[in-house]
Amino acid sequence: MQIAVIEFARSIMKLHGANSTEFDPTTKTPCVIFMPEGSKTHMGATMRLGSRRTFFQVTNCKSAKLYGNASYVDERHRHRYEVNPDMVPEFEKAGLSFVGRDESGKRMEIIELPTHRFFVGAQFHPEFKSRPGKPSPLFLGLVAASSGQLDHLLQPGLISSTGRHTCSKGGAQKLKAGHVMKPLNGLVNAHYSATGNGAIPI
Ligand SMILES: NC(=O)CC[C@H](N)C(=O)O
Repeated sequence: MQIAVIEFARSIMKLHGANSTEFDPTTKTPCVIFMPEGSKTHMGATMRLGSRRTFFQVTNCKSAKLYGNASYVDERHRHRYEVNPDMVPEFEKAGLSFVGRDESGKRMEIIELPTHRFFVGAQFHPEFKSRPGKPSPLFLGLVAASSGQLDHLLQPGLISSTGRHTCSKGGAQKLKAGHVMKPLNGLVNAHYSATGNGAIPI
């Protein structure tokens, strides 16, 4: 996400010197800056590490829909630098949407270009919780968009939201937000999902 923001600043906003202070500490246009997290309860010194909560700012965006219209998601982090919060209004004016933020609103978690088929970036690491047959919603969205199935995937009722229950042989089971209820063409095998999180798709 950090690199995508720099690229957007350079190419769309014509801020040609835009950079991260990680790469150029003297940049005049610091889009990404050092914002250490001094936590006494988490290991890793200045690093923002482990599970943190992302709150969706808008409901009508691809990533919120991919996460089953959840109001927040918990994903794993491993970073020190952040999108410069002072530049966010400028970015948003130019069309980049910061659809997910932390609880303070200062740390940007998910970006999207609403006009693009699938331009999505995340500060967290979706790969850490992605599993075979139970892919991270953002990766599933990328593959669905690449294979022309994103609209189909995002139609109401295909992705479960938090607390949704279904019946199976073992009785009612709670499905996690982002669980895909029905198989797509070659993208998600329902039986893999069943072994992935214990829920049997209907
Ligand atoms: N997780 C990431 O985005 C990569 C590391 C990042 N450059 C940082 O330390 O902020």
